[in-house]
Amino acid sequence: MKKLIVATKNQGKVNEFRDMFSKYGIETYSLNDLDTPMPDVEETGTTFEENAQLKAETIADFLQVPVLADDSGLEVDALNKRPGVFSARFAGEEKDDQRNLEKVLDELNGIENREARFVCALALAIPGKETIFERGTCEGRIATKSFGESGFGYDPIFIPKGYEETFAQLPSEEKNQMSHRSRAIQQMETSIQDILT
Ligand SMILES: O=c1[nH]c(=O)c2ncn([C@@H]3O[C@H](COP(=O)(O)OP(=O)(O)OP(=O)(O)O)[C@@H](O)[C@H]3O)c2[nH]1
Ligand SMILES: [Mg+2]
Repeated sequence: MKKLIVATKNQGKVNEFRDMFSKYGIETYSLNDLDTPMPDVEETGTTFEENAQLKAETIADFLQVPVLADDSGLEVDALNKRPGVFSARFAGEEKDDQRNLEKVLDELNGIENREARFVCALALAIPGKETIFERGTCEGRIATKSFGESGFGYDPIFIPKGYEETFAQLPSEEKNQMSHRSRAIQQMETSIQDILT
């Protein structure tokens, strides 16, 4: 089986990458699976693409193999697209999913416009070549409270367009058919297959 390293420590993302790439005959390895300590990457970018590039290129330079990275987050229209690139650390540096989603619910308290979207930027860094970028989005709205147990991050408060349940209430296969991440991966598939053959 072909192998691909994804430069992430987020196990929620890893589970989704693993499911989606297995359909393409690709085995996924994350930073959590590697024995050698990897360089720490500070997410200093102002866009999802910049942060994905930093993560992918740092690890690809270090390992000298192709590396994929994902920088993603939630944009809430009534909050001027916040939390955006700060989604993981919205309520503090400790990256607490529960506190992050409570902060979004608090800030939206009493606000009618609950439109939001998930964004996923993927960067594929290939040593000696230009990095390749793809982006996927998923439109939806923020629920009035938390519903459901599956998924990760803001899934319990995000209702995708055309649905009445949150991502955390839907089976993971259903989320993976329409999510920002799956859309970005579909766009990236040919580039990944090219470098892995
Ligand atoms: O409900 C969610 N469903 C998703 O599908 C999803 N995708 C991203 N997010 C949120 O956005 C942050 C990304 O930040 P992020 O890209 O910096 O990742 P991270 O710091 O968690 O891991 P790493 O990949 O950087 O190692 C994450 O922590 C999550 O809070 C999601 N929430
Ligand atoms: Mg991060």
